[in-house]
Amino acid sequence: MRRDFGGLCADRPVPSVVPVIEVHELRKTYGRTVAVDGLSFTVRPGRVTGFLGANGAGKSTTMRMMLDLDRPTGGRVLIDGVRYRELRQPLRRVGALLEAKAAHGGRRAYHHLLWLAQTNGIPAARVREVLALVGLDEAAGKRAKALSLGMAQRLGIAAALLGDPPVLLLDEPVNGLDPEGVLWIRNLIRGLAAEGRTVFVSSHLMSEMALTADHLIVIDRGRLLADAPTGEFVEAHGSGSLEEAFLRLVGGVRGGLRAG
Ligand SMILES: Nc1ncnc2c1ncn2[C@@H]1O[C@H](COP(=O)(O)OP(=O)(O)OP(=O)(O)O)[C@@H](O)[C@H]1O
Repeated sequence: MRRDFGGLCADRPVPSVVPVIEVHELRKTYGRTVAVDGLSFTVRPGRVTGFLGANGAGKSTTMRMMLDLDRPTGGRVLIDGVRYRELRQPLRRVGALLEAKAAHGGRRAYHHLLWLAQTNGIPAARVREVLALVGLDEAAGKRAKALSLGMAQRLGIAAALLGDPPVLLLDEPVNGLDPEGVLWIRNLIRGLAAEGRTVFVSSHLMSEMALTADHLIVIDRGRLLADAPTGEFVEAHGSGSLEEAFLRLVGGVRGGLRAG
C-alpha cells in the first residue's frame, strides 16, 4: 500500500537495489575505548533496516559518523556516493533524529522548525505540514523545554521529515513514547519505507524491531555480528523471537571471546 506523508515530491522512483548508504571499515576510538571496530555494511532503499545492539554497542557513534558529527578514526560512510558534508541541501537528502532534546529549550516548537526550514531553503508552509504529520499542531506554540519527552521526540521526527528526505536515520525513535506513540512511529517508519525511502533505525528494543524492521544490522562492541533479513536472522539462531536470537548470538560471541 502506498501512503502519502505529505511530502514535497508527489512521485518517487521505484525502489532500487542500489545501496544508498555505504559504511566502509568504519572505526572510532575514544582514548582506549574502541566504540566502532571496522564496521562495514550497506543500507538499501524501500525497506526498514534495524540497527541493533546492546547499550554501548556503538550505534549512536556510528550514526553520528554517518552524519559527519563525529570524525572516524578510520574508514568512511558514503550517502549517495559522497560524504554527508558534501551533500548539497543535506536536509532534503537525509533526515535525522539523534537526540530528542536537540531543540533550544526557549524556542517554540513552530519556530524551531521554521528556523530549520528557512536556513535550508524549505518553504515555511512545510512547517505546518510536518507538525500535523507528527500530531503536534496543538503544541506548536509550546517552548521546547515545556515538551514531554514523547512530544520532544515527535518534534525531532518533524525536523527529520522537514525536507521530505528520501533517507532517514533515526536513533532510538521510540524512546519516551507511550504505547499509542510507539504504534504511531512504527506505522510511520513502515510507511516511509513503503514509499521507497531508505530508513535506518537504531534500537535496543528487540520486540519493537521485530515488528518494524525488514532487515537487521546487528553489532556488539563496535563489530558487525549479523547483516540479514529479520526472519532469516531469527530462524538462523533457532529462536522463537528476535530477542532470543539476539541474546543467543551476542552471548555466543562473548562466550567465544572469553574462551579464546
Ligand atoms: N564522546 C565519547 N567519549 C568517550 N567515549 C564515548 C563517547 N561516545 C561514546 N563513547 C563510548 O563508546 C561506546 C559506544 O557508545 P555508543 O553511545 O555509540 O553506544 P550505543 O550502542 O549507542 O549505546 P546506547 O544504546 O546506550 O545509546 C561506549 O563504550 C561509550 O561509552
